[in-house]
Amino acid sequence: MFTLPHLKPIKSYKSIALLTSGGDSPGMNPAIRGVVRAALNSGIESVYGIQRGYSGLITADIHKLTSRSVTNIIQRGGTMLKSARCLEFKEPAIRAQAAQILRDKNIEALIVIGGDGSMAGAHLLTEETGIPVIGLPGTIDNDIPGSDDTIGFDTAVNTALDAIDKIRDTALSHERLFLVEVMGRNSGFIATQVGIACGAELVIVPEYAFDLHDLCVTLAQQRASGQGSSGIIVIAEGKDPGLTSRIAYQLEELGQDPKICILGHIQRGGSPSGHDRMLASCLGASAVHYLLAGFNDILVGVRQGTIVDIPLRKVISEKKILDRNIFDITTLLHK
Ligand SMILES: Nc1ncnc2c1ncn2[C@@H]1O[C@H](COP(=O)(O)OP(=O)(O)O)[C@@H](O)[C@H]1O
Ligand SMILES: O=P(O)(O)OC[C@H]1O[C@](O)(COP(=O)(O)O)[C@@H](O)[C@@H]1O
Ligand SMILES: [Mg+2]
Repeated sequence: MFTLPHLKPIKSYKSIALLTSGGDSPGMNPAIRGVVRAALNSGIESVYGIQRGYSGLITADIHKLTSRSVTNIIQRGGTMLKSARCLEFKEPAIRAQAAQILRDKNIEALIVIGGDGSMAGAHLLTEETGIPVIGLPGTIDNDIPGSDDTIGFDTAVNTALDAIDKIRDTALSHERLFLVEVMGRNSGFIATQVGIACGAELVIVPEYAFDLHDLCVTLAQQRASGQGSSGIIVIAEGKDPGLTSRIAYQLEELGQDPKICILGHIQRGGSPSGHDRMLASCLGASAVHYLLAGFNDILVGVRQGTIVDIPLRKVISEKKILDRNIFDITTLLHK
């Protein structure tokens, strides 16, 4: 359960729009539902859905949503508004064009559901054009500074765990070592949480450096001495696409026979967990409440169970730190 802030409505908006941007995440749909229903039930006359993130904004692919438009989506993965990565939005002239499209349609404010990149776009849009924006953290990566949680993280972790529990069965039967790659190009939050919760022997994340050779030698020695009849190594994909294969290759050189399993985009799909539906619904409704209370240029996130606002400037200028003590729990518990 979350604690919601008490916000007094001091502004009135006739018309707002929302979009989902960046990598989709399970829970974006309930967040859309939360925004649309809260807005229409709080006196905002029109809510527009923008298709394909910032791409649909700059091509004016914008359509009116009603309360019925968001029926039966709370349990669905993906995003009914579709998502995209739109590189043109990094250009100031394109953002000015986007703002003009919103003005032409009399849309007075924008709610952006996405990850850290999407928040950078949202911040620049309001800073340069004055269009009020509110951001919601929608990413499986959980890498938004200032918010303990993001919409989709819990579901992605549980999807990976479900797969790894199955891998563990066959790993035990054959006394094999598995290298399981999870998502997270720049961050190891998924890998760490998944690694701890599946009882992994080792977790590898982009945040903490390691020596590939030493690591493989230790692993091979442990297995040669009969430690562990099965093994699960959880590896965050990181920036280097070949990392998991390189670890496998080194282990093979040391006489091991590791199997690779890349979970990939499976983690981005599926029905959002109860936790993510609750988080998304509360954040969606709160985004509207913050907007009506006169806030702008903020991300609505969650800290210690309380819905909070974080300035977008802060969100985009900081990096969320993966706590070393949490990361070390894996090593501490596997023996
Ligand atoms: N620095 C930036 N300036 C303006 N727009 C940006 C910036 N970074 C990202 N965006 C916009 O946000 C989109 C999503 O960002 P991305 O990093 O791919 O995903 P996420 O928001 O999930 O982290 C980009 O495709 C682009 O349209
Ligand atoms: O599907 P794509 O575009 O290859 O992106 C993969 C990346 O997207 C994510 O799933 C989510 O990242 P974002 O939320 O920043 O978009 C990362 O974990 C992964 O590295
Ligand atoms: Mg991101």
